[in-house]
Amino acid sequence: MTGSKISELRLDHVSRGFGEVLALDGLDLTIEGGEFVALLGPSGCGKSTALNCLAGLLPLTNGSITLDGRRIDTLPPEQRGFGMVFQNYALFPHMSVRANIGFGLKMAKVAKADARRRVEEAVALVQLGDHAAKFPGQLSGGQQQRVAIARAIVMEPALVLMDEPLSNLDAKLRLEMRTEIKRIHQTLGLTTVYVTHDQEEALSLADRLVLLREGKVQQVGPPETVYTEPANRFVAGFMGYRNELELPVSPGSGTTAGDKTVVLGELTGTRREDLGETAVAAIRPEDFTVGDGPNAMEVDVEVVEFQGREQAVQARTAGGDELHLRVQARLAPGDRVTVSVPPERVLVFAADSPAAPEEVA
Ligand SMILES: Nc1ncnc2c1ncn2[C@@H]1O[C@H](COP(=O)(O)OP(=O)(O)OP(=O)(O)O)[C@@H](O)[C@H]1O
Repeated sequence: MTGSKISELRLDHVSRGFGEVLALDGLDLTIEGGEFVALLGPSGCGKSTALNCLAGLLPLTNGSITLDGRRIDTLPPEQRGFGMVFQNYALFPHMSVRANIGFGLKMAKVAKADARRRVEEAVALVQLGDHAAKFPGQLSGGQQQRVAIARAIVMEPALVLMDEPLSNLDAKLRLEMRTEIKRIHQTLGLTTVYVTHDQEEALSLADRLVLLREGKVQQVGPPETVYTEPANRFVAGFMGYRNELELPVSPGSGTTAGDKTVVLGELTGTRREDLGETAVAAIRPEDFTVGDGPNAMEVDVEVVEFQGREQAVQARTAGGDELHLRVQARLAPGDRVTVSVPPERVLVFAADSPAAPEEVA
């Protein structure tokens, strides 16, 4: 079994409005055959809209989609030849695992012997050999999700679309299925577009990430680039720059915290002269160290969580800002300690630039 090979899927200025709301605003994206692309962003950013436009479940308001040079956005879903795996996998409860997986082949009138062989291959690929005769109600959530994946890939689709396929699973299963999805993608040489709001999932699975905010692309790039060089404050928040300190911009270089002048990191997406009187310094919890050093600040430890080799610490600066730290030093609530962070680990953004929603930052 292989995925049908495609060379290029192109989205040109794809837009979709709902009344006043522009859910997707001019998405330009070229996906190459064999790529795993993740659409990432907070609730309401337009991820599902983009996927539904690709699937043919939503007509475009503007723009076009072409597959290997052929325009497909005017085709109904069944003529696009895409496989779909959704959060609610909606298996047929009265059919066995085998029958669920083979249903699409039956509808497509694939010859019986061929269909049987393909179903068995798909069953083996998702490792459901021992459960193939069971009904969905007799399976765990993870096993049901495997059936949904097998049902999609047995059709040898040109493109597999996945919309938050793991969000109904518990944490351990989610990790297992994540590896499973990657393995299947690689084994079959599939082209996959995957929607998630979970940055870790996107970073670990995708060859390329597309960060969306309010229907607009914020950054497109390989996980490493987006992670190390977020294009703006919103992307930084999504990529683990959980701490934001609003600081006055000093006349010299850098910004000022309290009575200490700190030379703060790299300006991203903003020119220094556009910063105004205050700027936002964004810092990852793991980039702080306990002890004196560059950008030292005194903090009061409030909450400590044990996380194996490290501790996740919530602390407060003298100025009242909440800080999240991930440190190896053993701290306890009530401790007053000095923490520091190297300037090159700090990103500086204009204070009025849009931030990531708090629940993801
Ligand atoms: N059928 C619809 N009618 C009206 N507005 C809609 C409809 N579908 C989506 N929207 C709006 O379009 C925007 C994008 O929605 P979309 O479902 O694509 O977001 P999302 O990123 O997938 O969010 P979630 O992670 O919550 O599913 C939102 O503001 C949403 O309210």
